[in-house]
Amino acid sequence: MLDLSTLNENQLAAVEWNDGPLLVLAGPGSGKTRVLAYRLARLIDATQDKHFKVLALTFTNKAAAEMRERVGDLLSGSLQRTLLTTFHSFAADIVRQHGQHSGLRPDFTMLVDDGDRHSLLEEAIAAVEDHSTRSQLSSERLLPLVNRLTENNVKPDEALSTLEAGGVQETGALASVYRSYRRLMIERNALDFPGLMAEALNLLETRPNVKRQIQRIYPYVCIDEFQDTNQTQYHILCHIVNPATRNLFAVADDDQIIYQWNGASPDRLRALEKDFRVSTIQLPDNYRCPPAVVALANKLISHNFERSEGKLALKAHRPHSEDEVIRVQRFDTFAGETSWVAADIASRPEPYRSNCAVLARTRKALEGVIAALEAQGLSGYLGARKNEFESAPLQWVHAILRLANARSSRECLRKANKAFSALEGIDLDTGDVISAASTMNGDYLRAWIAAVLARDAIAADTRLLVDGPVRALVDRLDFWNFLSSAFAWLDRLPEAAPTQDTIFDDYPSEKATWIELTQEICAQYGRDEVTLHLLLQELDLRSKSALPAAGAIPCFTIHASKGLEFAHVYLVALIEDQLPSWSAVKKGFDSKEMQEERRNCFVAITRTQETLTMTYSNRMDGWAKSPSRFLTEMEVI
Ligand SMILES: Nc1ncnc2c1ncn2[C@@H]1O[C@H](COP(=O)(O)OP(=O)(O)OP(=O)(O)O)[C@@H](O)[C@H]1O
Repeated sequence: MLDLSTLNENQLAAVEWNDGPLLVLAGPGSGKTRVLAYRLARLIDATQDKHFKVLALTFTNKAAAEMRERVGDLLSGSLQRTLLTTFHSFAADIVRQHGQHSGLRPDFTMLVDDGDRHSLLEEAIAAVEDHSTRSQLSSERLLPLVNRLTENNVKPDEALSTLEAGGVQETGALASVYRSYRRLMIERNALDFPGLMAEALNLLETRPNVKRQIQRIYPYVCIDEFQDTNQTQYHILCHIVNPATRNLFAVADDDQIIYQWNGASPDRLRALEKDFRVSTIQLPDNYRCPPAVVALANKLISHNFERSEGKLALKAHRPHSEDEVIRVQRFDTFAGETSWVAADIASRPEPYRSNCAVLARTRKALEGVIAALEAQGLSGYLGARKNEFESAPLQWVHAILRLANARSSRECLRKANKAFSALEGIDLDTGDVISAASTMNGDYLRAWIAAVLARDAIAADTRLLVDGPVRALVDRLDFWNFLSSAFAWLDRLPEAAPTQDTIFDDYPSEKATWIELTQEICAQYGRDEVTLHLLLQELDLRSKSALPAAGAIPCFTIHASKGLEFAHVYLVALIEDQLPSWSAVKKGFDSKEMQEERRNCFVAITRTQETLTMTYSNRMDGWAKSPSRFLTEMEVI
């Protein structure tokens, strides 16, 4: 029996919600994530005699993994009846299963590397006929536009009219580049992240059976952080929720929309109200922050005018403390500011140090903090996304698996050869391997094995690996055996070649990340269900950042800190042009951008559980700077 006694009255009402659309609208630290976990567990507990599954979508793998753990802890066996996954994984499943209707094969790859996206876009630009127009276009300039069109659900054949309506110049050429780019992705059997969403939506729109099947399997749909959905994702939601029952349970905070540049918008909450006629439950009680921080947060956010009507102010639930909760410090230079922050952290005993985090609007400011922490003998951990493995050992493992999955991918073969050359010192010519593959049914991996084994100089240990586990990968897709043998070989490799320089430096940490990610994927799907396609696609959707080293101080951009909480928060570089950003300052006090910057500041300060330290300086990078307007709005200066 599920214990609901720790929930407050509003939380309980949300958890006990049965049928029909509901919006749980609440501020930070009010238990939204908690409510969602309880609601999933309760729904499953109350329908033990039923077989349907509940679908819960999140925006990050971390949030999905945490939610799985919480729901599993609340009700054992509940995960068998829940699909708790990210929006991107869910879309990838749809495309993998039904993409053949749009010309995509199930082994499609993800364009995770920005370099690959730029090359494809350059190809699309090269197809523009008029030379003088073509010379004005660059992938650097056009990629943001392509993203925006895709995220806003603009179909390739609607691009011209959309661009014309937006008053954009060179509309004909831009629309043709957009159409070519979307077509090239399908031809190459490769999708970028916005393209993945767009293709999933396209299948839901054009194949009624696909959406009916999803609606039948998942009669209840829940979504975390609804405010982050872009237009394309919102349309996906509209299709997967059964229109007869409208069982959509959305958890959101309009004051935490900080992905406007990614297509999120306050309009989405208004659309939800209009399209689903949702009931709303608010959770005003804040359990995370000290009352002094709650007071600052309420003051700050009251300056935004584009908020949900009737949104309740945060109500502090934690007791007042006699200790100093809020500190605000001014410095002459940014270097002085970061040195002080680092020294302050270094002077603290445990457990303070293990429970603090430094936040900033930009990664560059955090790099300054990390250097200052190192000068104090501490280390800092930069929480930021990493799309690809970077060490030769992991690049080789990844490239061989990708080649096993897509046997005629020139790009995977090229990457495998490059990494193998770094590891073994043997250069294989990509063109020669491709020519040899023509007598092997075009199987580049089979030809690669033959090319390696034909070399006399190859070490005996490597020969055994290539002739055994790599060959078994080609013949039987035995990738688990390949992985364990490849890692055992890589572990021995530095001993066999002690003179090798830096190529193994990052191997231990990248191997640990690989193991962590594959375990996470197996936990999500069950090891027996993870095919090679699925493993590779899920890896593409996840960040390859190293796990933090023990004792490293977490340094997060505000975007990366969303959903997290820390006992002691240091928010640095609170100056105009940083927070708010330069472009928001340029757009003016009543712009959408300025409101988003205010929400960034709101998200940052509401990560605090015990103390909040805010710092700013008179000069940064040699330029005179003014204190952030948000300090004035919070009435702390
Ligand atoms: N009823 C409650 N009683 C005690 N503590 C609670 C209660 N509800 C939530 N909390 C605590 O408040 C904190 C914030 O909860 P949670 O992370 O679910 O909030 P959230 O609304 O999702 O926050 P954010 O929007 O900032 O991600 C957690 O430490 C949680 O354990």
